[in-house]
Amino acid sequence: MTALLEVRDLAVVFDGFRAIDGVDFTVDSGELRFLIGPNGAGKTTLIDIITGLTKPTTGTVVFDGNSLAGKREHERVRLGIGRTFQTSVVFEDLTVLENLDLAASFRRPLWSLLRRRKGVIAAVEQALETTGLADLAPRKAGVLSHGQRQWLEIGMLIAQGPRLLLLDEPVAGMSSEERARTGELLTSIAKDHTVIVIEHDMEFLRRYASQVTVLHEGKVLIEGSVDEVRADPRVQEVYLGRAREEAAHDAVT
Ligand SMILES: Nc1ncnc2c1ncn2[C@@H]1O[C@H](COP(=O)(O)OP(=O)(O)OP(=O)(O)O)[C@@H](O)[C@H]1O
Repeated sequence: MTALLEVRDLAVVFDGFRAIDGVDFTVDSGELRFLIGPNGAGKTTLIDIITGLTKPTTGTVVFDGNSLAGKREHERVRLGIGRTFQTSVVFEDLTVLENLDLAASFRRPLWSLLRRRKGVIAAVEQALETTGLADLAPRKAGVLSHGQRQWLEIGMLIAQGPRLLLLDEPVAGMSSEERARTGELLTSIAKDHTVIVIEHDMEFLRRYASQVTVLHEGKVLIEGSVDEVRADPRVQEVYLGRAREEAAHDAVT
C-alpha cells in the first residue's frame, strides 16, 4: 500500500500550550484508521490541521504526494479531503436529496450548476445508495432521527467525491442498532475510500477497527491492532488513570 497522508514532526502551540507535540502519522490508501485518546489528547486538533482549519506551528502534511502547506480549507476539499464535524451541518428545511445535491455541487464546475438538470446526478445517487437513505430522499432533513442525520452527513461527504474522509465521533449519541449500521457503513465506505475516524467507544473499535492510533497529550502513544492497543499497559494507564481522576473528582463534588 502507498501512503495517502503523511504527517511529519507536527506541532501546534496554543498560547504556549503544545496541543500537538511532535506527531508523525501515516495513513495508507484504502485504510480505515481509528484515532483514539482521552479528552484533550489532540485528536480534533490533528484533524483540524489536516483539513486546514488550524495552522501547524511546525511540521508538514503531505496528501497524495503534495504538500498542503499554504492550502486553504476549500482547496483541500477540492483535492479530496472531506470531514464531518461534531456539530451538524445539514440544512433542516431542505430534503435529504437537496442536501446531498448541494454538497455534490461543491466540486462541480460553475457552468454545470447553471445548466438545468434532469434527474439525480451520479454522485448523489451513489451517496443515497451507500448510506441506505434512498427511501428518505424526499423527506426534510429536519425530521430525520439522530442516526439518519449522521448518515446524511456522511452521504454529503461522499457526494463530494473525497479520497480521504475524516469523521469526528460518528456514533456519538447513537443507539446500539444505529452504531452497528454505522460500523457497516464505515466498512463499506472504506472499500473505495481512505477513512480516519475519531472514536472513543472501545466496543465499537473492537468490532470495526483494524488499525488504531492512540494520541495522548499531543503525542502518538502507540499504533497497532485493536488487541495490541488494548493490551498495552500505557494505554490502560491513560484510560484507567483518567477514570480514577474522574471518580476522585466525583467523590469530592
Ligand atoms: N484554539 C485553541 N486554543 C487554545 N487551546 C486549544 C484550542 N484548540 C484546542 N485546544 C486545546 O488543545 C488540547 C487538545 O484539544 P483537542 O480538541 O484536539 O482534543 P481531543 O483529543 O479532540 O479531545 P476531545 O476528545 O475532548 O474532543 C486541549 O487541551 C484543548 O483545550
